[in-house]
Amino acid sequence: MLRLDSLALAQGDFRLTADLAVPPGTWAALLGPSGGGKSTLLSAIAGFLPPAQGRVLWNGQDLAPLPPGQRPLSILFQDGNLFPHLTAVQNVALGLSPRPRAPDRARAAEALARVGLAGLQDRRPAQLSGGQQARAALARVLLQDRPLVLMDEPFGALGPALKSEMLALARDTLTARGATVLLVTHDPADARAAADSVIVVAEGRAHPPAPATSLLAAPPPALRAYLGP
Ligand SMILES: Nc1ncnc2c1ncn2[C@@H]1O[C@H](COP(=O)(O)OP(=O)(O)OP(=O)(O)O)[C@@H](O)[C@H]1O
Repeated sequence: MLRLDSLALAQGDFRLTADLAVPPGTWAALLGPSGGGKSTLLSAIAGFLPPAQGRVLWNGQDLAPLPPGQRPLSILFQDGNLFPHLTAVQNVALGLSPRPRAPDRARAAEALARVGLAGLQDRRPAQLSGGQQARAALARVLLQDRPLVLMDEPFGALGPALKSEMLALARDTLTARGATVLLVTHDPADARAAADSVIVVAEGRAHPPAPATSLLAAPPPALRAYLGP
């Protein structure tokens, strides 16, 4: 289970506190105004931003001593997930090893097939559509098989139909393996479609997760101001 224990983050003049836990195997959407601190929170969990106070715990273990690469998590961003000079299969195989060998590449090819990219493994990102690139990045996350997945607007660059298709694919595949997922999104529809709970990040605080359906049906003031009428 992910637990943020009396966490306080500082980035320049910006301050954010969080004291919450995310139930294992569930999806929590991070919703809140631009500049509210959603990405900052993910950075701290991923290990790129050391906390000013408090702890990030995974299954009771303080992650502070672990550098980002050794944390039990995968990260998926909106873009920049793939190295442009490497083929799809090489990019995905990097999820297994910084120097992938033939067996790693074989597993990467299988992961690409699982996300519907069989036959495109030798293309570079520039030769793939945006949706295909998103699939390749998701294949790498699946292959890494880490128990915690952090997603920062992962499919934001895609059109609405493709976005919901990718979200459903991610939801099905990651939920099947019991991963806990934090999903930063600006779209309440994403939270409704994919998340069990919502963490409102606003006014300097990441609030404890609340059930997505009831929270979005009756948003608290901090979220209502952001969502609009
Ligand atoms: N490297 C940095 N140095 C100083 N301040 C920063 C830095 N990175 C972000 N900030 C500030 O921290 C605050 C939170 O930013 P953050 O990117 O976490 O918000 P966000 O909720 O993810 O926003 P968005 O929805 O627009 O992506 C902002 O006020 C931002 O200007």
